[in-house]
Amino acid sequence: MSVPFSKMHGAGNDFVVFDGVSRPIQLTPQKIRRLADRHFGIGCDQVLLVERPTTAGADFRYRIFNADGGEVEQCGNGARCFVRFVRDKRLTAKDEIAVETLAGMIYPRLEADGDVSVNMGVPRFEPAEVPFEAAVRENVYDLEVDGRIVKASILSMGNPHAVQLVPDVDAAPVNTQGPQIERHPRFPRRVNAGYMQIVDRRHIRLRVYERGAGETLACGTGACAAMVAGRQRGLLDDKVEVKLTGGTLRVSWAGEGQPVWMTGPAITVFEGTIDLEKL
Ligand SMILES: N[C@@H](CCC[C@H](N)C(=O)O)C(=O)O
Repeated sequence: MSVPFSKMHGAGNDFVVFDGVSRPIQLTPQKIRRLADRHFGIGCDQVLLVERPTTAGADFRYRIFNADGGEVEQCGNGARCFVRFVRDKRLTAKDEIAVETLAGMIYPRLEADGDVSVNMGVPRFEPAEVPFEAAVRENVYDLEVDGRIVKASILSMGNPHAVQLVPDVDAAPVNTQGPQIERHPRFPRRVNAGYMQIVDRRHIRLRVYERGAGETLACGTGACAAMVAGRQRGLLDDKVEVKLTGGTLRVSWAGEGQPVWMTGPAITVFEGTIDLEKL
C-alpha cells in the first residue's frame, strides 16, 4: 500500500517525512536505508516520522532515523521541518508545539515570517554524555587521530558532538578525518564531527560530518554545539549567525544552564507516495 511522504529540507539538510499520526508507518533499518538512498530511493540525510505522543503534555512524538538506518536522539533542522509538516498537514493549528524526542522534550515555534525557532534544550557536558575521564579547560579535550592530537569541544545537544576550531572551513579535512572522529573509540555511540571557523564574534562558518549520514549541507544541532563551544572558549557573543554550506541559521545561548535557541528555514520541496512494502 502506498503512503504519502513529504520531501523537505532545512538549509539543505534534507528529509523524507512521514505522517504516522493518521496511519501507522512501519519502518525497518533496511527500508530507511533504501528510502535515503539517492540512487535507489527518494534520497535524504534523515527520515523523520511524526507519531502520537507517549508522554503527558506532548503534542507529538518526533522520531529521527539517519540515512544508515539508525534511530537517533535529536535533529535540529528536522525539528523545524517537523513544525512546517504538522502545520501544512493540519495535524495541529498551534504555533508553539511540545514535542517528544528520544533526547527529551523540545519546544519549536512557528514565526510570523515562516521561519521556525526551536528551544533545543540545555547543552550537557556531564560524564554520562561525554565519555572522558577528566574535563579540561573550556571543555576542550585531546583526541588522538592518526597519531596526531586533535583538540575538540565535546558536548551533547541531545545527540553527541565533537567540535574543532579550524582556520579555513573550506580546507578542513571533513571527509577524510570526519569519518575517523565519527567512529573514534572514545565515542562508543559514535559522534557528529564539526569544523568551525570563527569569522568574528557574531559569525561562524561550519561544516559537519554527521554520524550515520556523512557530510550534510547543514546540521542544526551541530550549529548549536559549535556556538556553545565557541562561547565556552570565549570567542563568541550570545547571538551568532552560523553559515553552513546550504544556508544560514541563527543561534543564541545565554550561557551554562540555559537552553540554546536556533532559528532558520523549513522548506517543502515536493510530495509523493511510496509503497513501503516494495522497497
Ligand atoms: N542533521 C541533524 C542531526 C541528525 C542526527 C545526527 N546525524 C546524529 O546522528 O546525531 C541536525 O540538523 O541536527
